[in-house]
Amino acid sequence: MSRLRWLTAGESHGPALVATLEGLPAGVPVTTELVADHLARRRLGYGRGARMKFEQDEITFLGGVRHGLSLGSPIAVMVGNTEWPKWEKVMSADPVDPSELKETGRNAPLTRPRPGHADLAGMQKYGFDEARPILERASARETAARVALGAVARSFLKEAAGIEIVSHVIELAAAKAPYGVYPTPADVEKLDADPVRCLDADASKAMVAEIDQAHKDGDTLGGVVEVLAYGVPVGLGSHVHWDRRLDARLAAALMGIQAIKGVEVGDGFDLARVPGSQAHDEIVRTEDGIKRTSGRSGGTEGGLTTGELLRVRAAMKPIATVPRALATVDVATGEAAAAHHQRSDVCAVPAAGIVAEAMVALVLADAVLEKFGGDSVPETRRNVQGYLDNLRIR
Ligand SMILES: Cc1cc2nc3c(=O)[nH]c(=O)nc-3n(C[C@H](O)[C@H](O)[C@H](O)COP(=O)(O)O)c2cc1C
Ligand SMILES: C=C(O[C@@H]1CC(C(=O)O)=C[C@@H](OP(=O)(O)O)[C@H]1O)C(=O)O
Repeated sequence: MSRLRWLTAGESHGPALVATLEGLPAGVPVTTELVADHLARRRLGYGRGARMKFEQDEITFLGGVRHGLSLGSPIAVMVGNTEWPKWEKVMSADPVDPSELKETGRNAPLTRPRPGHADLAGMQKYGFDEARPILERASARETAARVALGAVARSFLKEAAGIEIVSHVIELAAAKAPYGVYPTPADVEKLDADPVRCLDADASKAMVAEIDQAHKDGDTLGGVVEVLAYGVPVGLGSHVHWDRRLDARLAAALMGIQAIKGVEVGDGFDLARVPGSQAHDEIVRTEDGIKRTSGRSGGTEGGLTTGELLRVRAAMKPIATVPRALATVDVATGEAAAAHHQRSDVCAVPAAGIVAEAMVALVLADAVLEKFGGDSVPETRRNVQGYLDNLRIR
């Protein structure tokens, strides 16, 4: 069913992340600069840790792109890590002499697993005595690879179907943005310039204050991001089977982001709390054709897009590496201990929004290709246009 296939590989402190995207038509504008811009957006956000400042992403296309356009062949992109020389021995693929490892000062066994991270369950499942082999891949460093592919997917969406994706932070701990204010593509610059990617100035200040307080308290925070997709045509996904439903595909993609613990489509959980007369989007005829009077459904009904604004939300739990370290067990001694902590983000909700944009882009690109096909951008565009021009009911 999937027309687009994609995979990532690489560890947090490895030499690079790599990502491949297979099934993309030819003719999609793709440049190193485009990917670099989105990766830079992912590094932003008040509350991110020191690593975001000193580490750089180095982008190299290894295949699938020529002279700024996709070729239709698999795209392979590498996101190099400038910190690699410091980790060359600790993360070496080949065996390293134990004395050399000791000299690095970075290879002490991590035997005090952090509650909330993959450390303990991962060690138990994969048979490791310490957390390094688990946390290296569980780390959200991997999301850089997804954002790289998301940048390519959104370029395709814009060129082939005129779809544009925006995200913003709507809640951060107890601070909330006003309900029902939806940023448009014209607001992206302003959003990216805000420390927490929130459009409302008062809410943004309250969010920054929450992060300052958590930082002071040696604590960490989570929050909620909302992703909006403009220009999505009616009829992506389907009502006919659970795994064709677009809402289900979006939910799985968002839930697949590290630390995301809840997903809502449209007003989500709030819809369960009101009667039907206040939950649905009534259908009216306007000069521009059939429209909805509200957008509570988030632009999907019956697993299909309705042609209205697509709107999904993802709730991120607080960062697991809590500076005021949480209780754990030292698995080397069996004794009670404080969980390991060296450094961490206090809050990464703004960055999670950029990752959520990438995931939505990949799901939509797949759904567009599934519905409209095409081996080149002009062909997909023609198919989209032909379908829209020939809708029997509008
Ligand atoms: C952008 C981003 C940055 C993150 N930064 C950190 C971090 O600095 N420290 C940490 O412990 N967890 C961080 N996390 C969260 C962990 O990756 C996450 O807690 C871990 O994968 C376990 O979450 P899970 O139970 O959802 O898998 C971050 C997540 C994201 C999306
Ligand atoms: C490196 C990134 O995020 C990392 C995600 C992460 C985690 O546990 O998820 C932990 C931190 O890394 P470290 O433990 O090495 O300080 C973050 O910096 C990134 O987003 O590029």
